[in-house]
Amino acid sequence: MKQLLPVSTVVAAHAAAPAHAHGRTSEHTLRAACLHTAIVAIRSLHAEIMLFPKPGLVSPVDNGSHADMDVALFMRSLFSLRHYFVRMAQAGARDTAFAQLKVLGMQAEQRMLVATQGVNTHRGAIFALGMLCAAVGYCHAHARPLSADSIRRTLMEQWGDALIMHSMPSAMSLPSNGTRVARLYAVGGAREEGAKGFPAVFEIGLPQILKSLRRDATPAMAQIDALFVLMAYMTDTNTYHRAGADGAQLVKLSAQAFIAQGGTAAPAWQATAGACHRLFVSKHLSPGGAADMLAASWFVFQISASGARVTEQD
Ligand SMILES: CC(C)(COP(=O)(O)OP(=O)(O)OC[C@H]1O[C@@H](n2cnc3c(N)ncnc32)[C@H](O[C@H]2O[C@H](COP(=O)(O)OP(=O)(O)OP(=O)(O)O)[C@@H](O)[C@H]2O)[C@@H]1O)[C@@H](O)C(=O)NCCC(=O)NCCS
Ligand SMILES: Nc1ncnc2[nH]cnc12
Repeated sequence: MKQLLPVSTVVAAHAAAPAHAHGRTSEHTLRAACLHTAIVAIRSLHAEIMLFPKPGLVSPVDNGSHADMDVALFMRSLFSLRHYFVRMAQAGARDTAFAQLKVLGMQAEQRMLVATQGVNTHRGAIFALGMLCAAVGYCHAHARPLSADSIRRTLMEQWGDALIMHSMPSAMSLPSNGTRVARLYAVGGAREEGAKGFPAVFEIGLPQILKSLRRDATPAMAQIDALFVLMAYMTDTNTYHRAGADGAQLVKLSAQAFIAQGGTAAPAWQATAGACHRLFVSKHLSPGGAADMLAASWFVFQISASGARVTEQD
């Protein structure tokens, strides 16, 4: 029989009988919570890809600045990741060391690359959402609150030191577009984001989602606002990789102008966002890192929202 349990019930159950000392029922409950966490991660990535207008990015309307990606490719990539996020939540619940989480992440990258025939659709998301799933899994197992603060604190307490080490790739690390532009332009990127506990998510994307929803924006409008604020204030190595420091600056200034006009609260916001999309496509610009951080922000919002529910197989 299927049962729907509010997350608060799951947490209360663990408070009464901690999962690390669990019997059969709490083991089932924890498994259901990890599955729920993974479903929210997949749904967040799905919501991001379906969103439009997103300047320079792939959406159901067009492929933005990408010749080698479309929505169908992102769907195949997403399908290849369905087990990964469950494994990361479960590994987090078991206090797994970063070295083992990294192995899971690298296996997921390989599966993604097989599914996309070598195109990098979700590399940033595998890292960021994977680590966040691990932190949420830990919170479930240890009856910690599922608030944004608690998720971030857990991430840093459990894996903060290792994430700092990971932000300093060794001579043995494979070169990447991100490390190349980080060196070339002396900027941070996905690795620095991780080392700092994803400030783009917790200090930029999530606060904007909450702010937009408070003024009665729809979920899609709140996500558009968050994407633009992320484009305006984070360092996205993909924009540097695509168009250098000038291109990255153009992304920031365009996004700041959209926000200054009121974001999606402005009557003509769709026309402004559409013009920004055409400009980015003409310059080959794609804020893919901001897109990943948007999905991660939406994930944290969904997990921390009080109405979240899990499905448990009785
Ligand atoms: C920590 C890693 C993510 C690796 O990071 P690194 O910077 O070394 O490597 P990249 O390969 O460049 O991947 C970074 C991805 O993260 C996204 N991103 C960029 N800036 C930020 C940021 N400030 N914060 C968070 N995330 C950010 C970005 O994702 C988007 O870019 C994708 C496309 O990029 P690219 O492949 O460069 O391709 P194109 O633009 O199409 O250009 P060409 O192909 O034509 O050249 C797009 O889809 C977005 O998703 C970057 O992808 C992590 O992977 C890692 O640790 N790697 C080492 C191995 C490992 O340990 N793995 C397991 C970790 S759990
Ligand atoms: N919608 C999108 N388009 C291009 N790159 C992305 N990376 C993550 N989401 C993306």
